[in-house]
Amino acid sequence: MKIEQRIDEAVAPLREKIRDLEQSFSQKYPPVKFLSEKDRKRILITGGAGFVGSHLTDKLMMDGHEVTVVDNFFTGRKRNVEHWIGHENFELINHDVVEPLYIEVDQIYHLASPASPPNYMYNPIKTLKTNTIGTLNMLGEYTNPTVI
Ligand SMILES: O=c1ccn([C@@H]2O[C@H](COP(=O)(O)OP(=O)(O)O[C@H]3OC[C@@H](O)[C@H](O)[C@H]3O)[C@@H](O)[C@H]2O)c(=O)[nH]1
Repeated sequence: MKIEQRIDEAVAPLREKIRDLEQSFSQKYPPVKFLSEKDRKRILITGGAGFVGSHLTDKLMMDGHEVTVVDNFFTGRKRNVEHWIGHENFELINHDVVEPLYIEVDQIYHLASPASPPNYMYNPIKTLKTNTIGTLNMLGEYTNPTVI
C-alpha cells in the first residue's frame, strides 16, 4: 500500500470528526428569552416528546425556562424536541414514569400517557400503571410541587 493511501485512511476519521464538530458549533436554536435567576423556573414535562408536550416544551424554552423532558418514547418521538438537544436550558431523559425519578424542579407538567384510544388499549394494564403509579411518582418525589 502506498504511503499516501495509508495517510488518507488514517486522516479520514479525523476529517469526519472535524465535520461533526463544525456542525455542532454552527447549530442554531430557536430564539430564547433571557430570564433572571429569580424568574427562571426548572420545569419537568413528562411526555414532553409527544404532541402536546413538545409544543409546551417549545413555548417554555422560548420563554427562557429550564426544561427537562422525561419520556419513554412509547408514542412520542425524539425528533419532536431534537431542535433543543444540546441547549444549556434543556435536558432529555429516556425514562418510564412508572419508575421513581429523583429530580429537583419547581413545576411539573405531567403529560406522559398513551393518549389516543388505540395506544391506550394497546396494553390496558400498563396504561393504568402509567396513569396511577406514574402520577403518584410525580406527586411524591417533590416537597412542594406544582403538578399540572
Ligand atoms: O408510559 C408512557 C406513555 C407515554 N409516554 C409519552 O407521553 C407522550 C404522550 O404524547 P402523545 O402525543 O401520545 O399524546 P398527546 O396527549 O400529547 O396528544 C394526543 O392527544 C391530542 C391529539 O390531538 C394528538 O393527536 C394526540 O397525539 C408521548 O411522548 C409518549 O411517548 C410516556 O412517556 N410514558
